[in-house]
Parts: sequence; structure tokens; C-alpha cells
Amino acid sequence: MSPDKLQPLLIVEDDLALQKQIKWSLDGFESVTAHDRESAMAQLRRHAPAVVTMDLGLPPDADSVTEGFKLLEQILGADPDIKVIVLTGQNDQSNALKAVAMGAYDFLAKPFEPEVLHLGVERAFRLHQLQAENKRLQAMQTPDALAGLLTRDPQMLRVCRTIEKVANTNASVMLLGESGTGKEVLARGLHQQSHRRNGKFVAINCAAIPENLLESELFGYEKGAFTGAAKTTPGKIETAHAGTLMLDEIGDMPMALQAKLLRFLQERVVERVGGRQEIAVDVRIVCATHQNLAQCVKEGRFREDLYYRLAEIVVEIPPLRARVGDAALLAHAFVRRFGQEHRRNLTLADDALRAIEAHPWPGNIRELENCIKRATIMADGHQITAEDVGLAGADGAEGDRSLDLRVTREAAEQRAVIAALARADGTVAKAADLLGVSRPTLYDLMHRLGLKP
Ligand SMILES: Nc1ncnc2c1ncn2[C@@H]1O[C@H](COP(=O)(O)OP(=O)(O)OP(=O)(O)O)[C@@H](O)[C@H]1O
Repeated sequence: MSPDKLQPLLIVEDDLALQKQIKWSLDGFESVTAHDRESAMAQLRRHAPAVVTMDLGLPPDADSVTEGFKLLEQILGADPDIKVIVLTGQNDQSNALKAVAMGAYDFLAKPFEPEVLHLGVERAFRLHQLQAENKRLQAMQTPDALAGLLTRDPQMLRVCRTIEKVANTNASVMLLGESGTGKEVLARGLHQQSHRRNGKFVAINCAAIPENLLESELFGYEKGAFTGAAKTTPGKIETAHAGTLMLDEIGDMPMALQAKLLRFLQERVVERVGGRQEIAVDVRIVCATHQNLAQCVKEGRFREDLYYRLAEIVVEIPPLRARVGDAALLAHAFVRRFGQEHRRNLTLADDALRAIEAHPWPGNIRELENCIKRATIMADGHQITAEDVGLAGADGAEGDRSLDLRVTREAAEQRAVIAALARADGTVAKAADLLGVSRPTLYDLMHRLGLKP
């Protein structure tokens, strides 16, 4: 099923005779029409066209191009992938060029040959379809370095894409997410994906180390710098030279050390405790926290200047309860992993799956992992039951986000397909049964939604 078959052409033209003529010359395409900016935007919301042809001179002032340019801006603001073909007056090349500079796909001077218009529209549809296909394919892939990270949730897949995109830059990355959401997995993935960095991945948990030791852990110390400093020891920053340093729970870093870290980020040199020599270090910093750092800044518990140094790219990681279908997907994977470890062939019973899907998982993936580990030990037979996972049912009521029927319908379809595939552990025939559709229909849906089994 091609999405462009569902996405029509929108013809915006205030001269009704000309509108008819354009529609007629493009009768091979499914089309809808509009005569001014307001009706064009209403049609855009209703039909999500892939291609738009538009006149620049639109009412209330059809002799000027003001409304046309406003409309062009609004269309591309709503969806930059829409291909807009601008129809201009005979000697209006400057406006045509301005439209293209604003992002229009092409222009055509009136009066135009119907065949030329037909060809332009056809090419625009083809390009739109190719780009959409490309996007779908990209969205389907979790980057190799993140191969251990399981997800089918669109928001989490976007997080993976961001990690992949920023990997080969030097930008500092801040990972924000609840405990157990996979911040360390992502930080390691970022490091592995970064081909420029052939040094080590070094992680330090700022909350787990007593304040007086954190400085020497980070910056290292010279022999004799303090009692017990028996030999010169490089710090974590130095150890991560040419690699990546992960500062976990950065929100817990004491103020005095925040100042020292800021100095390092500005000057990119470290001085070991008790040392006088400045050592240049090239390191990519990834920090993570479950705290609301912006709030910590407001409350004066975290330095604002350090925050901006660290937060060049901020990545928000959704909690497990907000990821569509991931609880079941991960549960199946953990059952396989722990089953193999214990040499047992185990599967999840339906009641266990339903309990897993309904649970809010405050401890996120780590909690789920532990829960399945325990359940694989508790299970008597080949099936893990709801009792083995030890979860009380909960209702997963959700807030309603959008009232746009098309968007809501598509979102509902996507959630149902992802959830069915997850519950069926990727078996398409079983997922089709759960959804009450045929297998080919499900394949079509998966293709359209960019989902793999
Ligand atoms: N998407 C995922 N697929 C598979 N395993 C995952 C995924 N996300 C996290 N895990 C696993 O869950 C556990 C917790 O992940 P991780 O330590 O990265 O979380 P975290 O956010 O850094 O937690 P904390 O804030 O408590 O340090 C790890 O064992 C990790 O391998």
C-alpha cells in the first residue's frame, strides 16, 4: 500500500474556471481543491496532501502575492515534506525564484501546457513517495552500535536516531531519564558509534562516590598528595582521553567540583590533585541524570554555566510505561535470555503478558529485567504465569492528546499493531489473529508504518 495513494493533490486556485481546468488536466490524480488561504489550510489538515499546486495571487488581494507567500510558508511549516508547485504570472520570475528559495518544489508560468503540469505533478509525487520510503526505512533500523537496545517504540527509535546523528560530533550530550531507562546503554552506544573516538568509554557515578574522593577519582592524584596516595594515579578524565567520559548522576556533583569541571571543559586540561603540571585531555562528555537539572539550576544547586556546557544536546529518554509495546517485547527477550542461562525452554503465559503490559514499571527496564529473572526461577513448568511474575494488575488509562480524527486513527492503528507484534513476540500470523486482520493486511500495515516483525 503506497501512502501517496492515500495522500491526494491539493489545487489552490481562486479562479474557478482555471481551477476546473487544472483539475481536468490532472484527472489521473486524486485531487481536492481550495480557493483561498483559509480553505487551503483546512483541506491540508483534512487530507494531508503529498503535492500542492498553488496560485500566488489569492484573495482578499488577488493582485498581490502576499497571501500566496503566507500560504506557502504555512504549508511548509505544517509539513516541510509537501511538494509545492507554484503557478506564477508570465513575467514573474523573481517571485518564482523567491518561492523556490522558501522551499517550494517547483514553479510554472501561466498559461501552462497541461502535459507539462501533469509531468511536474507526477515527478513531485514520485519524489515525495521516495522520500517517505527512505524515512520509513531509516526509522526501522536501530543503529548497529545500539543493537543490544530493544525497542519498537517510535519515540525511543527517534532517541536512537539522535544518538546516531550526534555520535560523530564533539557535542556534549545530556541524557535525561528515569532510573533504569537505559541511559548507560545509550551512552555506550554513542561511544561505539563515534568512529572518531578510539579511546575508552569510562563511566563514573557522581552519586555513589563520597564527596572527598570524587575529586581525585575524576582528576587523579600525584604520589604523596594526601595520606594513602601511595602512587601517582590518573583520574577518570585522563583515562578517557580520546574516548568518552560518562558522568552519571551529574545532578549530585558537589558545587566545588562543579567549578573544577567547568574549568576543565573550558580549558580542556586537567591538573592532578597535588600536581602542578597541566595535562591536555581530549574527551567527549556524556552526562546523565534522573533529576530535573533545569530546576536544580533555578534552586541554585547546579551551576548554570556548567549546565549549558553539558547540555549542548539534550536527549529525553521516555520511561518504559510510555513506550508502546516495549514491555512485552523486552519481556520475551529477557525470558529467552534467562531461559538459556538456566537451560530451560520457557515462554510467557497470556495472563503474565497482560500483567506485564498493565504494570507501570517505575524502575523501568532494570525492574522488568529483575522481575523476569526472578520469574524464570519461580516458574514450575514451561510457562511463566502472572503469579510467577508477581504483579498485581493495573489499568493503563491514557490521556487523550489530539482530536484530529485522522491523526488519532493512525496513532491508534500504530499502537495496536506495535502492541500485537510485541505480544506475539514478532510472529506475524499470531499478531494478525490478535488484530482480527489477515496476514497480508498486517504486512501492508507494517510496511506503511515502517515496522519490522
Ligand atoms: N532498550 C533496552 N533493551 C534491552 N536492555 C535494556 C534496554 N534499556 C536498558 N536495558 C538494560 O536495563 C538495565 C538498566 O539500563 P541502564 O543501566 O542503561 O539504565 P540507566 O538509565 O543508566 O539506569 P540508572 O539511572 O539507574 O543508572 C541494563 O541491564 C540494560 O542492559
